[in-house]
Amino acid sequence: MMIEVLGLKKKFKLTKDHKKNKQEFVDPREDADYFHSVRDVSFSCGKGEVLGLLGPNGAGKTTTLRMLSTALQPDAGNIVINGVDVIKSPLEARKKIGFLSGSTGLYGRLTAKENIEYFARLHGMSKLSVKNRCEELFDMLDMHSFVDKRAEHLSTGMKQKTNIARAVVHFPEVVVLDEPTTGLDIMTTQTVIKFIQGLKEQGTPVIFSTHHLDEIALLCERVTVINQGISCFNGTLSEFKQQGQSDTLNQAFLNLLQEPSHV
Ligand SMILES: Nc1ncnc2c1ncn2[C@@H]1O[C@H](COP(=O)(O)OP(=O)(O)OP(=O)(O)O)[C@@H](O)[C@H]1O
Repeated sequence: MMIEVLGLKKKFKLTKDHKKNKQEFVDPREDADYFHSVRDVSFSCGKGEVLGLLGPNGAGKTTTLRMLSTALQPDAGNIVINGVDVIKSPLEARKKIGFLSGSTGLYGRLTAKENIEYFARLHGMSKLSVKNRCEELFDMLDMHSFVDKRAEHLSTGMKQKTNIARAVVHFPEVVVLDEPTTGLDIMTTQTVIKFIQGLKEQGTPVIFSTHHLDEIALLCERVTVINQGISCFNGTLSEFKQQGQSDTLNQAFLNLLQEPSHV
């Protein structure tokens, strides 16, 4: 099991409004007509590996992950999951990916359980396998106390657990999580971290973005740093510390962003 990403690029056309309001400070990614959100991003993640995606706000992490999930079409580059070309065969690829994004909404009128079941059925799972899978996920994510509550009445943490369960209900071969712990309390964060650990133990490659380096230290064998749309670092945690010239992950990260050749 393996996901490989090579030379991804994505630009967005600037709106007339945006051009009119142009400030003096212009991002180096902006030209007359386009904002080059992702300029050159490459990484890979194999069986039993967790890859952490780091980068300042606006670096292009979400745009990158949305391309992996087939929600956005890249302008250039390749994404291959276990031999399947995601760009050429998005429908086939979609079955192989479990994707969590900040913007995935739940149906407020449905319960947590109904939301998850609905997506499982869309993936073509049988009633029995949905039932078994839900029980397993409710155990792993500690969800039993609220599965029968309507989504609109759930707390942020409960909604996030429901979204995670929904993202992985169909046993995806690769799991992609965009900031899975942002906004969560310490207990819920712990549950999510344990859940990612569980996926890793099963051999499922996991790619997740975060701003928390302690999560990277706990979970990741590999780290990718994206800065201004370019993956400027790819490597193991010890290479991260070495190249960032610090044993403290935060400092190593800041140092890596300063490296002139990478900006
Ligand atoms: N649809 C769009 N149209 C125009 N610009 C966009 C669009 N989507 C993203 N961008 C721009 O691309 C850049 C990268 O955004 P992205 O959301 O990928 O960053 P990020 O690394 O996930 O940041 P954060 O850590 O803040 O979540 C931002 O400057 C954003 O404004």
